Amino acid sequence: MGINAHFELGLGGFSLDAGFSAPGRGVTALFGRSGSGKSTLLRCIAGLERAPVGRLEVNGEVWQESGRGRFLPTHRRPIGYVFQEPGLFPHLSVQRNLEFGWKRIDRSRRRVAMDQAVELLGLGRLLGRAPGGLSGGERQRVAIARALLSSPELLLMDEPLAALDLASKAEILPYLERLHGELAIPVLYVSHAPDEVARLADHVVLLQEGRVIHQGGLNEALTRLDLPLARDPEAAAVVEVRVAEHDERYQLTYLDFPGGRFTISRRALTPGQRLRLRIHAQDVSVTLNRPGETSILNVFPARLREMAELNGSKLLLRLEVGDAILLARITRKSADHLGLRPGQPLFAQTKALALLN
Ligand SMILES: Nc1ncnc2c1ncn2[C@@H]1O[C@H](COP(=O)(O)OP(=O)(O)OP(=O)(O)O)[C@@H](O)[C@H]1O
Repeated sequence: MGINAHFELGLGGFSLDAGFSAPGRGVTALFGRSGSGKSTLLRCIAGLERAPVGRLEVNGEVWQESGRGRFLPTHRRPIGYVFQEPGLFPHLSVQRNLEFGWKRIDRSRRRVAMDQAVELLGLGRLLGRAPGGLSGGERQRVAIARALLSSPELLLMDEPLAALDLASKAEILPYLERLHGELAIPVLYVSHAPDEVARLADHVVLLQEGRVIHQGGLNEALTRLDLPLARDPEAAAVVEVRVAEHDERYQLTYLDFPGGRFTISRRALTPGQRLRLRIHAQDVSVTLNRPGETSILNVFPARLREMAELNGSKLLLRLEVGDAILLARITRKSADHLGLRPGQPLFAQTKALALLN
């Protein structure tokens, strides 16, 4: 099961030759710079672009196979498509917009109920409104609910947050996370924003100039030193943690992961809850011995897996902390001073971390 895709297509001066496999559930990010071919690949998957050479299999069904002349037209592919612009019908209420695709789906094929979509995207109070009066974030939530109500076997999202301001993005991200947790529909999510990928993706397909340069789990894609994400100025690793307990005296919360326990300021989190932490490479430093007198609470035994030069003055370290991987950006001078070598045991200290959900 899952998604297996391969397309070869020329568009003017651009050529796409991209193949990938993605799991049949969760969010797979198609990530790359502007012009790397993400939207073109998504359009091929939707059947909006007919690649001369192409094969697409979704959960065991072949939607396209150029060698056999098989090409399921877009309207026969069970997909939901969410674009940057919501594209709602302006003369219809939110409720009518939602019903549009839903009514055309045979009752026996409906996988998402109207109430469920309304609840998941928090649309209860908006149903009677016209799209024109909604905020950008609200309109996009309606568009996502509408896509879900077409009962897709695959949800395609092409930079759904790109046209929104920061506040609307922040408002909509929790809804996207809920979809992820509560629906079994696989999502292909096009983005060039590393923070969205860190927050939402389970699996990442990296595109560069129309080619897939890497595919795999989220943290590997974020932390492999030979891949562009780790070399980005905003590079960060993601660590999955579980809320352990609160310390009422010092107003702290403890988060466990297989490499130890993070301490953060007290947050309204429930013990047992699972979440992601994002830790920027620039916020991690290393010491050879466990630091004695320090105000930094988050210090972990680590092992240096790999190091790579970033530029004349900076190095990037890939650190193994239990089962987790962290990145650290340090000066070449510090690395020489510490005599760092791959395989070496160290201590990693993190100055700052961000909760992602
Ligand atoms: N119909 C077309 N004719 C000619 N060139 C095209 C056509 N559509 C896309 N291209 C080119 O193909 C390349 C890939 O475009 P695509 O939109 O897939 O990239 P992208 O990674 O999604 O970029 P962005 O993040 O900016 O949307 C670009 O160089 C684009 O100019």
